[in-house]
Order: sequence, then structure tokens, then C-alpha cells
Amino acid sequence: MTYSIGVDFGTGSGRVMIVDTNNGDILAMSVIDYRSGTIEQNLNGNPIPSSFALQDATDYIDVLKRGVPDALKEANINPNEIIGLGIDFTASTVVFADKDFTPLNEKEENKNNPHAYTKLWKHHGAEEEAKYIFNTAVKDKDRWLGYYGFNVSSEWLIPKLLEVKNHAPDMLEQATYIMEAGDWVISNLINENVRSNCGRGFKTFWNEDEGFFYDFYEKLDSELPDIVQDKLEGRLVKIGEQAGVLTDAFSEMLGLPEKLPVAPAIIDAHSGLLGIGSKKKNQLTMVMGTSTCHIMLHEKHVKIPGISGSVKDSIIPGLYAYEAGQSAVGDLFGYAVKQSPKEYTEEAEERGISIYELLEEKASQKEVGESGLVALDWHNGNRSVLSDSNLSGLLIGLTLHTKPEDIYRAYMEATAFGTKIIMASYEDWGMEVDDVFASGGLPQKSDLLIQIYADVLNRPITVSASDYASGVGAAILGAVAGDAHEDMDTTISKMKQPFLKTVEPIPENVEKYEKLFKIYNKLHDEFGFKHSYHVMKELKEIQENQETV
Ligand SMILES: Nc1ncnc2c1ncn2[C@@H]1O[C@H](COP(=O)(O)OP(=O)(O)O)[C@@H](O)[C@H]1O
Ligand SMILES: O=C(CO)[C@H](O)[C@H](O)COP(=O)(O)O
Repeated sequence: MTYSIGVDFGTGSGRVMIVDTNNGDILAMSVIDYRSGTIEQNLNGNPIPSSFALQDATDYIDVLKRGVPDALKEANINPNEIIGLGIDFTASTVVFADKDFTPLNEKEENKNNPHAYTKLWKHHGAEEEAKYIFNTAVKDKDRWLGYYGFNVSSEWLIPKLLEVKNHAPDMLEQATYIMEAGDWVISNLINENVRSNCGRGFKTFWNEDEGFFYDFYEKLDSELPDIVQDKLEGRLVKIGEQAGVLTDAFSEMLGLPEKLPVAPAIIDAHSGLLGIGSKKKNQLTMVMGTSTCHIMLHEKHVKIPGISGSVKDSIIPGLYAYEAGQSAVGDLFGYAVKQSPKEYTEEAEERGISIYELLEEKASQKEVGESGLVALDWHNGNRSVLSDSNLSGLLIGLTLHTKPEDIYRAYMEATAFGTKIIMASYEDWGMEVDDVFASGGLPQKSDLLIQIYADVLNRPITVSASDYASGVGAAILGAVAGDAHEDMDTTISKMKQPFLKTVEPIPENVEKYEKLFKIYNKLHDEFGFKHSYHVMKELKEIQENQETV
């Protein structure tokens, strides 16, 4: 028997799992919440802008310290049977660290400086920098922007780096390394500065043929090429390779075999494809959780407007992976839950169910269109296809009769409509979608959500039986690093998670949703780039003028 450890670093917690390399069974799992959670609104009692979402990177090591021994104990196996370790990470989550990989916020004098902290993927403080990069790149759009959907998102690493350069140059000066959090964890584990091609390709301006686009950096800022050279370079490791071996100190601390092979970090959503075994072109995988990523594989390189990126070899060697995404999905449902009135929270408590379950039950009793509501799901901005984190949510059709479950359902529908727009973009550019897979933590939690997606997309949706496909994907890479089987393809086939069910569209609902989608689409274009485009921006400006930065 051999096992691999997969660690899935999500937005709020890390999940350590021990996975059988022969059949993908998850033997044990330990879920560890980040001690400091996400730092929003205020840092140590001082207000920070509402666009900020910060973390403390030491919490990620804490996940390993507590989670690995926990999971080992639960699995009750001989630790020597563990042959590899892999991790996946939300991205672009950016750590600023000194020469010993210590995050800058660890230093006493930096504790109150928000720019010393890890900038979580959903930190949107670099909007100005993203706009500036876009405006510079647009002059040569085919080369630089084409690979990134003709977009620049403030969620990526280079805008975040420039944000620190503009607002806290001393932090940039102090940082020896600026790293994707996934690379930071791996570099700690093996005590070497390594970078995965997955994060690097999607979140910086880099590709496998040209490396970093130094000539582009020069156009952005004459100091940027040197900064990138000094702080972002590192030994490149590709998905499917071994990054290195565990240091003796970590072997001892985690209770793992000496010199355990470690895989390079992979972006969480991308790892989900490995976990469900999607390795062919024309399969669209929706990795649904706090946010959703829509990933496709293809042997061709097509420059598709509005997507978040396309990188060769970043999931399956030999194929390009394409990513598009929605920034608020589970987060949006969580927001609706938090707004629930007292009688709902009491009812949920009395019946021993969650408020999500209560809202879902009530929303399921409604007919399509019955509420008269349509929403725009931009509560955390729009990642694809508009790529504008300054956009905000919208709800139209409210009356004195609107119930919380109507709003909850409208939000679910809005995320499905957003996905329909993304899927249409892939198809418009010649990437036919033959199969739609749903994985991540959400599909298992909500039957209504998947039915709505099947009806809105008018496609059968095949749901992964595992909530933990990303973690298993990471374990697959650990098993590949540890040579569990003859090659990566065999390792995926053996360890992939089964499917639970396929949900078919209901023709009557499909028809009704076509009408509602037309309204969503109208609002999307109107507020996304047409006449009403400035409304949301103006509101944001008024709000920002009130904030103390
Ligand atoms: N029963 C539910 N129905 C709908 N959404 C849910 C439910 N339970 C939790 N969520 C949402 O799911 C998200 C967490 O998804 P998960 O995949 O577990 O995490 P992550 O995306 O961080 O890896 C949260 O945003 C939460 O609001
Ligand atoms: O940007 C992403 C991948 O490129 C993901 O959306 C981000 O990592 C957040 O993932 P999750 O919803 O699982 O927390």
C-alpha cells in the first residue's frame, strides 16, 4: 500500500488529506481554519480599505503542523507508506517574504502595515495598477494581452506587486521574495526558492516559450524588470515534475518520511480537474466553491477575449489549460444567508438545519420566474468576461412581497447566467463544450443550484461524487512526484474521484430561463459597458471618499 498527502489551501481553511495511490480513497482528512482568517475592514483595530483582503502566511504552515499529524493519526497507517506530498492553493495569493521565507508581517515593526501581509486572491486593492497595466498593454494587445483574455485583473500578482511599489515601497525593498502562496509553502517545505509553471503562467506575464515578458515590464516601469529578476525568479518546476524533497526539519515536525518527494504547487481550481480525471479537450469543468473557475483543456492556443488566461502544460502536459471565473458564488450565497431575518434563523435552529438548507428548501418551492427578480452577481466584481472588480451587485424586481428565498434563488440563477456567458465565450472561439462537470465544495451542498445550472445552460451537468477533488488532485501530483505509477496519466486514472450523478435539464424550465437570461444579458451589458456603466463606479467613488485609507 502507498499513500500520498494532498493539501488543499482554500480561502478560509486548509484541508489535509491522505489518499490511497491505487484507488483514490481518502483515508483521512483534517480541516484547519486559518487562525487569523481573512483580514478585512480593519487591521489590528485600524481601518483598511474595503477592497483589501489580507492573510497571515504563517497560518498556512500552521495547517500543515496541525493537519498532517491529525490526518496521520486518523488514517492509522505506517507513515513510511507515504510516498509523496502535493498542494493546491487559491491564487493569486501573494506573499512578501524575507530571505528566510519569513513573511514581512511577522516583523514587529511591520505588524500594522497592510502591505506586509499576504494579499489574498480576492484582495482588490490593485485596481488602479491593473488598469494602468491594461492601458499600457493594449498598445501591443496581441502579444501580451491575448494570452490573458485581453484583460488584466487586479487579482493577479503583477498588479499586486505594483500596488506595494506605489503605496509601500519600503515593503518592496524589504521583500527578498514575492511569491504565489503555493510556491511559498513548497519553498519552505524543501528550503529552496521554486516556482510552479501553473501559478506563474496564469498570474504573472510569463509563458513557456518566452519566460517573463521583461520587455513589457520595462514599458510598465523601468525598475520592474530588475524587481522581477530579483524577487520573482526561482527554479521553475512544471506540473507533473518533482519540486524537491522535504527538509529534515519538516519531516520531523510533520511526522513524515525523510526526503519525501514534494510536487510543485498547482492552483486550486486547476487541481480539481486532476481530481475528477478531466484530461481531454472539450470538457468544461466548473470548480464551484467560494468562487467558481471554469476550466477547459485544448491542444490549440486560441486567444479568447474575457477569459483569465491560457497556459500550456499547467494541468495536463501537452495541453493548454484555459481559465475563466466568477468572483462570488458560494460567497454570494453566504452573504444572503447572513442577511436572513430572525424568524428564519430561529426556524433553522429549531429544525436543526443550516440557514442555507432552509433558504434552499423554500426557494425550491418556487417556480422559475415566480419571484419577478433578476440579479447581477457582481458582489465581488466581475472576473469574466468583463474583468472589472469595481462592478457591484444588482437586484431588480423587488416588491414589498419579495421574500429572502426569492433573493437567494435570484442569486443562484445570476451565477448560472454568468456561467452561460462564459461558456458562450469558449464556444464562440471554437472550443465546443461536449461535457459539463461540476466539482468543488458547492455542487454536493445544493441540488437546487445544479438543477438551475442544468436548466440555464441547457446541458446535462455531471457532478463529482467528491467535495474534495482539488485536494485529491494535489495528492495525485504528490503521487506523481513520488513515482507511484509509471506515468501521470495512469496516476490520474487510478486516483480520480467517481461521479455522483448527471442532472438533466428540465425542458419547461429551460424555456423560462431563456427569457430571464435575456434580461440578465441586457443588464450585464448595460451596467458592464454601456449607458449605465458609470453608475456603479460613481457609487464606489462616493464610498471610497468616505473611507480613511
Ligand atoms: N448549503 C450550501 N448551499 C450553498 N452554498 C453553501 C452551502 N454551504 C456553504 N456554502 C458556501 O460554499 C462556500 C465554501 O465552498 P468550499 O468549496 O467549501 O470552499 P472553498 O471555495 O474556499 O474551497 C462558502 O462561500 C459558503 O458560503
Ligand atoms: O482565482 C482562482 C483560481 O485562479 C480561484 O478562484 C481562487 O483561487 C479562489 O478559489 P476558491 O473559490 O476555491 O477559494
